[in-house]
Amino acid sequence: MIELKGLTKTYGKGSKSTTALSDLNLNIRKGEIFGVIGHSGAGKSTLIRCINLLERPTAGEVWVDGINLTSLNKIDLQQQRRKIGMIFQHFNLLSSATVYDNVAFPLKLVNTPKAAMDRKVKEMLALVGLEDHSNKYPAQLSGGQKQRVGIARALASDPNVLLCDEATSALDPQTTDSILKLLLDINEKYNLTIVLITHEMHVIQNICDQVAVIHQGGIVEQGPVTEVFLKPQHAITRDFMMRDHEVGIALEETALASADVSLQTDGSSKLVKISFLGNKTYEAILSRTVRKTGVDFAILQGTISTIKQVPYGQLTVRFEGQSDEINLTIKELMDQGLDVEVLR
Ligand SMILES: Nc1ncnc2c1ncn2[C@@H]1O[C@H](COP(=O)(O)OP(=O)(O)OP(=O)(O)O)[C@@H](O)[C@H]1O
Repeated sequence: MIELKGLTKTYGKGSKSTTALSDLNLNIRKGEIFGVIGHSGAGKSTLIRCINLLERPTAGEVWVDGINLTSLNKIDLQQQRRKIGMIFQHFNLLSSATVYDNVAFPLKLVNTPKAAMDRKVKEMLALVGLEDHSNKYPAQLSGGQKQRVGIARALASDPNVLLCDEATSALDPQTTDSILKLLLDINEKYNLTIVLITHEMHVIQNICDQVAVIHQGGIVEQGPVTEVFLKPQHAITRDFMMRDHEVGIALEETALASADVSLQTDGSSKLVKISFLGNKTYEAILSRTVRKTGVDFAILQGTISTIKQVPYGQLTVRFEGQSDEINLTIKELMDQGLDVEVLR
C-alpha cells in the first residue's frame, strides 16, 4: 500500500545541512495501523510529511497504492493527495470557520455539489460524535473535540490513507484514549490504512498492528507490535519500553540481584522471564507445570497489560530445584507456547 524506497531528506546545503532521513525503506500494508516511534529529532515528522510530499525527499521514491508520487507532476500529485488524509498535533483548523465549514472545506475545494457536500459533512460529524456542534467555532471546543473535527475533515474526501502527525500529543491521557479508540473504529469500519508517528509507547501499544523504531533518520527495528514489545532488540526500543515500565525494570534489577544471592547459596536456581500472550495469559500453565516437575518458584516481578486489546503478561521468576528439573520446567513451558528467556 505504501512503500518508501531509499528515502533521504537533507535540509539546507553545505556545512549547515542536516540529514533528517537517510536511505530509509519501509513497507506498509493496506488496512494496517502502522506506528513510527522515535525520540525528538529522529526524523518522524519529516518521514510522515514525505509520504504525501508535503516535504519533498532529496532522494528516493514514495509509492502509494501502486503510484510513484515522486514522479508525478503538480496536478496529478494534487489529485493523488486527496486520497491521503492528514491530522496534526495542533489540529490546524480554520479558526474563523465553523465546525461544519471546517469539515466542508476539502469538499468545497473540489466543487462538490451542495447536497452531496451536506450529506458528507453530516455523515462525518456523526462518525466523530459532533453532530450537535456543527455551528460552533474551534475556540468553543475542547482539544479532543478539535481533533475530532480534524479527523472528520481528513476523512471527508474518502481517503485510502490517514496520516497522523503526533495527533494525540497535545491531549490529556483520557482524551488521548478516546481519540485512539475512534481511530481504531475508523480503521475497522473503512479498512483505512493509518500511519501515525509518536514518541509515546502506549499509543503504539493501544492501537498499532506494526511498529517501526526510527533513530537518526533510519529504521533500527520493525515488526508486529506484540513481537517488538515483548522482545525489544535495539537499545532505543528498550529505552522506550523502560520509560513506560520504569517500576517494572527497577524490580527486575532487584530480582537479578536476588538471583545472585540465591546462586551463591545453593547453585541450583535460574532466573527467567516468562512472556504470555493472548488467552494463555489467564491460564494456570506455570502452576500446573511446576507441580509436575517438582520445582519451586518465587515471583519477583510481574505485569499484565494489553497490546491492541490482546492480553499479555510478563513474569520474572526464580526457579529453585535440581538443575535437570529446572531445565525440564523451562522446556515444558516453551512446549506450551510460552516464551521463556533465561536471564541468569
Ligand atoms: N525545515 C527544516 N530545516 C532544517 N532542519 C530541519 C527542518 N525540519 C527538521 N529539521 C531537522 O531534521 C531532523 C529531524 O527532524 P524531525 O522534525 O523530522 O524530527 P522528529 O522526530 O519529528 O522530532 P520531534 O519529535 O521533535 O518533532 C532534526 O535534526 C531537525 O532539526
